Amino acid sequence: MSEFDTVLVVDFGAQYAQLIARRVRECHVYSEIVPSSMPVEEMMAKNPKAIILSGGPSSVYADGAPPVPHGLFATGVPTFGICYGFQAMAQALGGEVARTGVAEYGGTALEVLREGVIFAGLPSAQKVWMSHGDSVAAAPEGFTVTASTSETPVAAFEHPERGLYGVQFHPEVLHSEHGQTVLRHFLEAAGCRPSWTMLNIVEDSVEAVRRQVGDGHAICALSGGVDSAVAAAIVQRAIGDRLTCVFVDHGLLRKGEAEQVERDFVAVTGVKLRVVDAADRFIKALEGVTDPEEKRKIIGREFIRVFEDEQRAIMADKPVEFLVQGTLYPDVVESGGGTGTANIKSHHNVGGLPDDLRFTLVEPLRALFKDEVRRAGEELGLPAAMVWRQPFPGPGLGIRIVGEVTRERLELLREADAIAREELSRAGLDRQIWQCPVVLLADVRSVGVQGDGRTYGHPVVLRPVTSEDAMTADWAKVPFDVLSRISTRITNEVREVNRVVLDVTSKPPGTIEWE
Ligand SMILES: Nc1ncnc2c1ncn2[C@@H]1O[C@H](COP(=O)(O)OP(=O)(O)OP(=O)(O)O)[C@@H](O)[C@H]1O
Ligand SMILES: O=c1[nH]c(=O)c2[nH+]cn([C@@H]3O[C@H](COP(=O)(O)O)[C@@H](O)[C@H]3O)c2[nH]1
Ligand SMILES: NC(=O)CC[C@H](N)C(=O)O
Ligand SMILES: [Mg+2]
Repeated sequence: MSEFDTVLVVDFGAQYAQLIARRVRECHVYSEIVPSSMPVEEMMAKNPKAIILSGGPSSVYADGAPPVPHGLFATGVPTFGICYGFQAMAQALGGEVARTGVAEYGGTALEVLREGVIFAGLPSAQKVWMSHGDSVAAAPEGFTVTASTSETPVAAFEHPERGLYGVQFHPEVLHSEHGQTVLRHFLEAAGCRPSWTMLNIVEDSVEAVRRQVGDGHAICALSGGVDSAVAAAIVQRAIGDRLTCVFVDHGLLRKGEAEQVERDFVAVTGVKLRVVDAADRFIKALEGVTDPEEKRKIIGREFIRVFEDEQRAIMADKPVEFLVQGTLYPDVVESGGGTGTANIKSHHNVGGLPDDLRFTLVEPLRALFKDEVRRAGEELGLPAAMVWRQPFPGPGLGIRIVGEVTRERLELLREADAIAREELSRAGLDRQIWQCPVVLLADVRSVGVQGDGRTYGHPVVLRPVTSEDAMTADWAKVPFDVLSRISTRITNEVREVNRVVLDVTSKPPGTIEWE
């Protein structure tokens, strides 16, 4: 059996369920998210050492509210409820949940009444982060109430003999002062060993890929980005030269990108790489399209069609069945792939996949965040330049032209983007900035004066952001002199662009890319 324990986070539609899983992994215990609709037998097949019930938007007593999976408490697996999960546990075990008319949102003072297991050694007054309108009015029989707030008499309870615990607040949020310790206390009480590291995930993924692919062959969709580089390295370890990487030049790439991937990636990894020039078919398919979701779906579909052609070219006699992608958790949630989570945008590799996909997907990084993938890349010995490369979206410049995508517009944007990247690198900002999309507002024109003459050109937007994991982001405070150099060069060197503007929006409310 595996040398590390697994904690399942049962997702009731929480926006930040992934944060819980991540905090558990920070305690060196492996964690992954499962939908609350998953049957308990399927959960047990993953052999969880502990279970965490997430928050969620519903009220437990409302029609259609997602219930605690049937039979969960009977398994005897230690379980921790958070917010909705806490309320759902209370209700399922005979306690009482009601709308008390008082809501708590944001920082709240918590009073610990009894340390018990969860608050052992922690101060009796602590700041926690709350977000609820319903409350547990009465704890189930046999449970001890361990904390309260001025508005919520039952803010935490536990039944250590049954291995059941819950809190109304959100320990996964950094604003909860002792949240990480609270989670760790639960994991310790559940007997989870703090033995998991990024190295385990690499080794475990290699093993899982070996099992999944058997003696089959796989194609890896390789972009030169860190996610697909790490995915390819894992699959290469698992199946060796039965892996062929395919890099698609869809005509939506940045300046010099295709050449760089071809040169650097093969040099470092020695994998078999095929480069496909598919610019014509992508640009043709995008003709006349302005809607961002439509663009994403078209690009997702064309990617798959190219891989299908490659599949036939690689092995005419026996089809390649597996497609490796560097999909990460944020790609999945934003595409609406969490339980009850909204579709923000269809990432080409998840929500943009065509319905008639004939490949079996191999996605070893699907549960992880970018910073975790970077650590895995370091464990695999990939060079720093590859591990720390800034992200670039698969749909490329296609979702950075607001309006129709044409060859001429792509050419303009490529030039502007190259200038921005060059100046940011020269200023030594590559590591501080998560990425800096440059967006061409192709359907907007503004008046300028250049060389004493009137111009009527297009603006480009600079969107430099800082982020930890792309789920949230802030606009980067790039020094004015750097911005000013970028602006001067773009307006001087790129014809048709007569204005450069700076995007000063965080995420939320804005997303990083404009489309
Ligand atoms: N030009 C491309 N050719 C082949 N596959 C691609 C291409 N662009 C993206 N992909 C596939 O889509 C996946 C998702 O793209 P994404 O940009 O999120 O990841 P990445 O490029 O590997 O890393 P990064 O986020 O650092 O850019 C990639 O991991 C890769 O499998
Ligand atoms: O491979 C990708 N396929 C996509 O369809 C896609 N859309 C956004 N991104 C990248 O994801 C991160 C979050 O972007 P947003 O804030 O715009 O959603 C940022 O790093 C974006 O560059 C994508 N990557
Ligand atoms: N954040 C949550 O889990 C909220 C739970 C429930 N919807 C409430 O308002 O009390
Ligand atoms: Mg990329």
